Amino acid sequence: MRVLAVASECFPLVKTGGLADVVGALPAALAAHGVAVTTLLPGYPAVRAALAEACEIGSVPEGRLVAGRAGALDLVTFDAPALFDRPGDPYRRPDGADWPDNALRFAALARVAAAIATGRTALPRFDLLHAHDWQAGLAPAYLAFAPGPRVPSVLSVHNLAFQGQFGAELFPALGLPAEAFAVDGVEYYGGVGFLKAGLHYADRIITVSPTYAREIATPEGGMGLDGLIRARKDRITGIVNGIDIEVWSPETDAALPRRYDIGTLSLRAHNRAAVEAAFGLGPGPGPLFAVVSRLTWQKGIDLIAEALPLLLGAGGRLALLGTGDAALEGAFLAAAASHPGRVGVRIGFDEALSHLMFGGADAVLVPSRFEPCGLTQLYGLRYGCVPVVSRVGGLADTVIDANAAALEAGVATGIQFFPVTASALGAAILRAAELFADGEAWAGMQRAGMRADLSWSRRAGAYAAVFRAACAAGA
Ligand SMILES: Nc1ncnc2c1ncn2[C@@H]1O[C@H](COP(=O)(O)OP(=O)(O)O[C@H]2O[C@H](CO)[C@@H](O)[C@H](O)[C@H]2O)[C@@H](O)[C@H]1O
Repeated sequence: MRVLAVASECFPLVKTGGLADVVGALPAALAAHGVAVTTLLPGYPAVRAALAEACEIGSVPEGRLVAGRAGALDLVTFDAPALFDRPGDPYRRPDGADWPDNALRFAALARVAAAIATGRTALPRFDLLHAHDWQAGLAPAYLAFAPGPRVPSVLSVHNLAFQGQFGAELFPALGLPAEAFAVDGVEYYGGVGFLKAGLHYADRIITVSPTYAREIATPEGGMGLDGLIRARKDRITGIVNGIDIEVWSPETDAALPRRYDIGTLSLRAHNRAAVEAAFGLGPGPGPLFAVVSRLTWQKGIDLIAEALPLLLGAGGRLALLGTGDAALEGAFLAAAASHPGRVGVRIGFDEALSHLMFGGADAVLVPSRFEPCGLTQLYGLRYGCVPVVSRVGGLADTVIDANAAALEAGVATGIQFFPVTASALGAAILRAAELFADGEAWAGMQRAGMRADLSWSRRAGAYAAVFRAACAAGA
């Protein structure tokens, strides 16, 4: 089966979050299940620079479509300099504000995706289009109105909070027929909803964990889309994300001063010392907690600030790497200034430092208010960096809480808490500190986490099954 994936980011070429990791890792895993993926990306400068064996396959008014390869990835780039040749990250100007024409940029990407999928370029028609998140959300709508035999589509929802909602005045510029501006179409609360369009027109929908699939079908978790999600319930599948175990492996990770495996956990102490040096931390009796995250309300970062006195009181230390809300950045910089040697903060995005943190910190804090899947707890599991997580979404599905029965059976891999409040997080941090003090219990959790199967291989099989179901339904 030939699949055209379309997304706004893809590791290692361009990454602002977990979406990139998934888009970058899935193609190799799907190949083992008989699915050949070509990925369409915007022609950002970094993507164009990475493209090898480039060959033009078509053109549109906005620019050219160029096929090629980057490492193991089969790519098509949409070289439209006026839309994508810009400084800053994929969505924002260097000053942090969204580009004002994001709707037009990603509508163009989706339109081009439909053209490629339906065989209107030099590439043969694809069997299926796989759209990721709101930036690709209009692609299933364009396919629904494309001439010729229908190409089925699957929409992956990585985060329902980002919906791509724009005013009705955008609609004429989209080039969709007038009938598409309807409740049974792209219309959303009087405007145009990109993610809503994808949810409506896609043949199948994937969310990145089963618990998140259930949560978004409720008014509390549905962010205004729960009615549509309930209506399409039989078309939605929750598949927990995997991780790229070639990129994320403590045995081979070049970012670690000392590599280790499940039998040599004591070597992590060297990496812990490197984390302490990087964050200006002194030694301490309790666990070294790491945070690697966007600094936003979703991620519950404010709760960590509130629970900080308790964390420090338990002998813990904190190393935080992140970027996001200015108020949260400021709060943590202030905390680092007030607690030198106990709290270290790096504001920014640093892939190598994140690897070092998982390889050296004792625990990773993920107190998200909602979390479609979450990858940092998976990286923590893989590296023996015990995850302390809220019991929501994919965090609930991937971490086994250290309750008495799970500890006794040797299957506990981390600590879960609920409700998502600072006091419940504080209690979880205290439990972590107690378990840490009992070296054997802690090492047992580290080993159980490192034994977990986090690879994409089995999960890619579930994706392939959804793709086949979409093709069968579309036939
Ligand atoms: N400052 C920094 N420096 C270096 N690396 C940093 C960083 N801040 C974050 N990262 C990295 O970015 C990625 C974040 O992925 P997550 O899955 O945790 O969340 P995100 O909300 O971006 O993804 C959304 O999509 C993914 C993929 O489906 C879902 O898992 C998730 O629940 C959903 O919200 C991880 O690889 C992390 O290590």
